[in-house]
Amino acid sequence: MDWDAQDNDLDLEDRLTDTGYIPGDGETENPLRPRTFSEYIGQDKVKENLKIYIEAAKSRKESLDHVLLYGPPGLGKTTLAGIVANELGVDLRITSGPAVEKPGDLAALLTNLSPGDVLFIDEVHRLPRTVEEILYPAMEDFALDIITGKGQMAASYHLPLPKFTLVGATTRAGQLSAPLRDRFGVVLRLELYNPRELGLIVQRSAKILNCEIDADAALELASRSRGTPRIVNRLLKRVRDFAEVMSGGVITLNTAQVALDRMEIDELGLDQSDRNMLTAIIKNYGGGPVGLETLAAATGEEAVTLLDVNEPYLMQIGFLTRTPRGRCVTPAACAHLGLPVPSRLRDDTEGLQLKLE
Ligand SMILES: Nc1ncnc2c1ncn2[C@@H]1O[C@H](COP(=O)(O)OP(=O)(O)OP(=O)(O)O)[C@@H](O)[C@H]1O
Repeated sequence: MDWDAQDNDLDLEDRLTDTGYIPGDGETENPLRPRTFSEYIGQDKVKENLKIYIEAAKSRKESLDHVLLYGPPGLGKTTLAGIVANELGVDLRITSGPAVEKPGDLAALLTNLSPGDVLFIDEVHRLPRTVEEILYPAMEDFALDIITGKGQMAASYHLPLPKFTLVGATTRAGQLSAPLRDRFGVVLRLELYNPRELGLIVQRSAKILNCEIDADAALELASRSRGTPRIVNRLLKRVRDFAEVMSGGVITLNTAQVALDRMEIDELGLDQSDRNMLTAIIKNYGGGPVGLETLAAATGEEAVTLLDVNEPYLMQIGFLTRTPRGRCVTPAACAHLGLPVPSRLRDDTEGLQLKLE
């Protein structure tokens, strides 16, 4: 099965609306969400480029070119779309690929936009093909070509649209069809955040939540958050609960460590599902390679979760590699889990060393 073509049933629909406001982290209004570039920490290259494109579009009094944001979930794509709209001084409308089921749904969204508005489509790679086809002329010529009726009764309408900016977000840039990808003038990749940036994010969030956090505790949370702002914010809220009970509301290093250990998040930010995945590859498949579906069955996780959530971080920290034949762990992953390096992996590493010599 082609997993890239597989429906991604993460909790996206729950978080999305097509009425214009950004919900986040399960809240109707998320106070932690930055509203301006200056509040948005990290992703410096992306920010600098976007600022220039926005400035140029504003000075030409034109709408901003369509923007595609891609990268793992929770890195701030929705947030960035909100900031773009805010900096342009226009409204933001939000929807998601799976929510736009029929061409008529898209037509309703597009005809309700005001000039210059930003339409954000999350999981844009999941738009149905029939919807994608009417999106092309909408993006290129700001018009909708709609055909009604069949045979002799068929009639086609050309409906002009206000100039708008489409901001598309995806965790799978490779799964976007080429004609759709080519219609985005700006393509930006979001990277996992480093602990310093996540430390700043968690300190900002703590301030908004009126909660005191020591600098070393902030860094502890940051380094256990898999490079992801959404995770650092979630951990902050949970650790705050422990702090209220354990240390008079102040998040100290000790409270943070105790809370994170209780949540079974280790010092590198791996949770039980990461450890299960790595352990299954080591113990059941000699360190790999093993296919994604097999691994999903062995661990009881959804394959899309392994693909979108677990893998990017495990690859980034050098615990997992992807080969055409499947996933392999690295000796560093075995060392972290305190497991012996499988002989197949040892042979491969020794072979590589001999070749290098
Ligand atoms: N650069 C940042 N600075 C501060 N906070 C951030 C930043 N990026 C994201 N956040 C916080 O992380 C949370 C998740 O961000 P957001 O919902 O924008 O992620 P996302 O990439 O759009 O996720 P998905 O692709 O799954 O929709 C937000 O609530 C926001 O508070």
